[in-house]
Amino acid sequence: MTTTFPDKTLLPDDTASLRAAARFVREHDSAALLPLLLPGLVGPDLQALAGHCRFAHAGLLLFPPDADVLRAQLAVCGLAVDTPSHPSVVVRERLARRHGRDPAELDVRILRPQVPGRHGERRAVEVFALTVPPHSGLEPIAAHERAHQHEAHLAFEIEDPEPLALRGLCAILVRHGARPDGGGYNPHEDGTVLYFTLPVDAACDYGRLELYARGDHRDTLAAHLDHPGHPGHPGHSGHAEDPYDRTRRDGRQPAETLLHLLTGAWTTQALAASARLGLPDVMDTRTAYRSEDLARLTGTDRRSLATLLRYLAMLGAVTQEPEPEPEPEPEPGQESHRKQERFRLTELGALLRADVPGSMRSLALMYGGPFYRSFGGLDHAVRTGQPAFDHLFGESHFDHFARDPELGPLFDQSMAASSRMFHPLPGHPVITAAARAHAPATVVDVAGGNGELLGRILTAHPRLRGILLERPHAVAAARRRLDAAGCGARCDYRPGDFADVPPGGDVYVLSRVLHDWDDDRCREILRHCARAMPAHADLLVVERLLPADGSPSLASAWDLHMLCNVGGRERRADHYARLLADAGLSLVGHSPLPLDAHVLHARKAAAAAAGAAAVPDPVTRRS
Ligand SMILES: C[S@@+](CC[C@H](N)C(=O)[O-])C[C@H]1O[C@@H](n2cnc3c(N)ncnc32)[C@H](O)[C@@H]1O
Repeated sequence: MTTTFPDKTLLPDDTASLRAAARFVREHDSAALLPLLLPGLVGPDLQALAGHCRFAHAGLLLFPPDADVLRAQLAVCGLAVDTPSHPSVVVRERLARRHGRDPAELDVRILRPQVPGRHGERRAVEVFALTVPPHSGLEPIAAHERAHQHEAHLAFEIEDPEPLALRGLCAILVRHGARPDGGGYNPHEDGTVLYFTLPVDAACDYGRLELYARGDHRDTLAAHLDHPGHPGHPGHSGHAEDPYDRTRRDGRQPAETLLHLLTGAWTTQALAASARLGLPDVMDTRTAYRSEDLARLTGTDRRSLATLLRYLAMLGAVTQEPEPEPEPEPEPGQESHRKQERFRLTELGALLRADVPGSMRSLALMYGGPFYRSFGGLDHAVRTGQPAFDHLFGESHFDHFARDPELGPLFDQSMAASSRMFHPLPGHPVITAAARAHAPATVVDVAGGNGELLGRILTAHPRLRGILLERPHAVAAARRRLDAAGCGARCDYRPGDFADVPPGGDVYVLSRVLHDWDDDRCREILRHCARAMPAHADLLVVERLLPADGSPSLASAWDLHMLCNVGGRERRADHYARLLADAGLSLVGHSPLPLDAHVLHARKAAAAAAGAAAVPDPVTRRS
């Protein structure tokens, strides 16, 4: 194809770059890409960036002689453009400045052909095209830009560009070695662009990163352009005096990062202690309270509570409001309010209240309580392969919680606190097919906990019936949950053990059960299910999957939690496939759920082999 291009010496390079950009966009995910761009990015900083920034496009600059050749180049790379190109002012001016040209000489167009990600994510390649007609005198610009790739960049769109969050994300990038490098507000798109130069040890060929935030964020933009690391800043020098380079050279950055990580236990305890003290319950997101009033309401020491509140402000659970204007000197014997700080609960902190939908208070009490204690024995778990919890408490956490009238219900509530992962499940094709079946179908939730998931499924599908199998002590809570949801009359309860999985159901569910056990016990549980399942039945397994490529995932954190506290483990999809196969079941596919969870769809091996899998998996079919 390249032989049809007029300038054969230059065009194949551009086409190769274009192809590489499209491949890059297709193959990379936000969470996996960020640590490549910012080596050393881990923990809460990685989570914050990955949680807010969506990998949106890879950008590059091309040099076609005219619009027809550009179209041909895009077509060769399989890129379709269905919107007309429009002029790019920012890149044109940058090129003019860099090469000492009059901007009017340069025709730079911008196009954004769509390139969906591996899982259909909305993405694009952003193509800037500087028209370089033969003998135009612009060839040296093209040669220089090809060699240096100044405009090649990766762009992340901020999903929810709230000003404070935007500044926080910029600060994280800078902390991890990215250097502010220009930006602008585009009134035509009503969007703010912030550019950063990536650190030299970034593990990718792109040297720049773009943050794109919808809306007008000129305050943040001003701070960004005025940042001492910015090339245009008076304090900036491109070599030894650059503050970020100095930080990197003397090793302060890894030490600061490590310090931050080492204090992780303080974070857990600050949040758990505030929940135990009922602090979020006496606050709200609209009112700023004086620490003295909060101390009175929680029965705590004012000075100490203020210390805790300031730390919680660092974590984003509360905000610290400006101190009020100085008041007149107090009368003798009266305490001054001059130094009284005021604190307001944030939306994040409000999740620690007991009375809010989706409350995570119980999770805070579990992770800051018994599980916190057993994490102190992590080295024992790693040394012996046995759970630290059992070593410390003398019994498994299931047995320990079952005997404790407070911890048992607290554990059930804490499981429900991350039930956001269940949100898409009532719409899973297996469930909707069962709901549409001619005869009313039955969903069997094996070890269904407090009935949260079954309640959601039955509420969404009034024709479905349910059976919940649980250990006897947990059944009462499940009954209350399903009664409260108004679907108790369509549900039966089986107090019992995994060996008691009831036969004759249409859909079987094993949610967050297999990760509690070692492989042998998993095979046993799956065999109980397989034995009970009629030939046509489907099995849905909800678990976090360890990524096959080692990319960061909450599954890695919970893998450690399982090792330390439960004696189970998180697994990769292929590991589950093998366990299922050992029990005579076949993994049909899996699809993602919120909070890094997945739902795996399995059938009896014979049924799957006979092609009886009438219900497709929504994302990944394995066969
Ligand atoms: C991690 S919880 C998951 C609960 C629920 N499926 C969910 O996703 O929220 C594991 C459940 O397994 C139950 N379980 C533990 N041992 C069991 C056994 N031998 N037979 C039946 N259920 C058991 C526990 O009571 C607990 O509710």
